[in-house]
Amino acid sequence: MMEASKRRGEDRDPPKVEARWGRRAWELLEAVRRRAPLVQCITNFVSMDLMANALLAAGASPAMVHSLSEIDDFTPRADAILINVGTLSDGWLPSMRAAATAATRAGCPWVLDPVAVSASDFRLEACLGLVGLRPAVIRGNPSEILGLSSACRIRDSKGADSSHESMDAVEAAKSLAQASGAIVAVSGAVDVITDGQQVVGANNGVAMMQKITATGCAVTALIAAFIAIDPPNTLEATACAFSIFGLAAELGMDMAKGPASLRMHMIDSLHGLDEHTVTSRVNISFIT
Ligand SMILES: Nc1ncnc2c1ncn2[C@@H]1O[C@H](COP(=O)(O)OP(=O)(O)O)[C@@H](O)[C@H]1O
Ligand SMILES: Cc1ncsc1CCOP(=O)(O)O
Ligand SMILES: [Mg+2]
Repeated sequence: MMEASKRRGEDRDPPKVEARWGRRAWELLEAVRRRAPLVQCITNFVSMDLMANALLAAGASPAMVHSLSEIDDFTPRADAILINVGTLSDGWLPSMRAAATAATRAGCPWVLDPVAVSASDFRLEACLGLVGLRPAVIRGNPSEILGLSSACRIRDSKGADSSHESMDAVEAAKSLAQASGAIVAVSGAVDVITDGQQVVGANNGVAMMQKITATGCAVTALIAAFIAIDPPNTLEATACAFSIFGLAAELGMDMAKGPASLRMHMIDSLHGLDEHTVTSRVNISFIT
């Protein structure tokens, strides 16, 4: 017969769960540093610098390759692809579609960042088309995930920034995950990651990250690097990437005077993360 404590759910041991996530995050970060996964980034002009530097600081190898003429040669050689529609144009959309198709064909995981998806019909249609090309992960802020999930425009959207909290988007994220087959990740004070059934929360980070442009873009690229290491465990790798990035920001915040210096200290801290800090401070837990 089941013990009384187990029936009440008292068999759960929260500290052990935390420790498991910290160790997993460290294993993945170490593997990124050792294997330096090549991450092809088709991203917006605003984010290129921070994204490439964040990937380098984590130990990955960034390549901002977006010409349609290079996709056939380059994309199959990458370990993961990042597609971000932040400065979408008619000229770049065919490259995004071709890279997503080539990645899926080569069994290479790719991640979609649907920046400001509800800003225009062009963007929404483009993102819906990309979702159909089987991303492994879709990462957006709450407004973006709400917009993409319902596939109808949110009129109060403020462009690339969110006007919602991540916890408001949990059900939308679950339904988008079920519809697309992707892991869906919503950034915020709690980063919410779901496969449509399980929901995990990553709790590291500081609010000032929202005052640095392209932190969302950068964490999406870091997710690409992490899932390249362990594609079968994409949900876990996504949560760990969020917490590693958030932890770097927490450490950076101890030295920062404002957003500009946080940006610098965050990159330094990401580069210098050690085993003790990661295993003791990564804060991830199951929400459901
Ligand atoms: N209130 C917050 N507290 C802590 N970290 C946050 C907060 N809001 C956002 N973040 C972090 O900032 C980064 C960017 O998230 P967000 O601002 O939601 O994305 P975007 O830049 O795409 O709008 C993520 O790593 C997220 O975890
Ligand atoms: C401001 C801006 N405009 C087009 S892309 C972009 C950067 C968005 O970065 P993030 O989504 O990480 O805030
Ligand atoms: Mg964004």
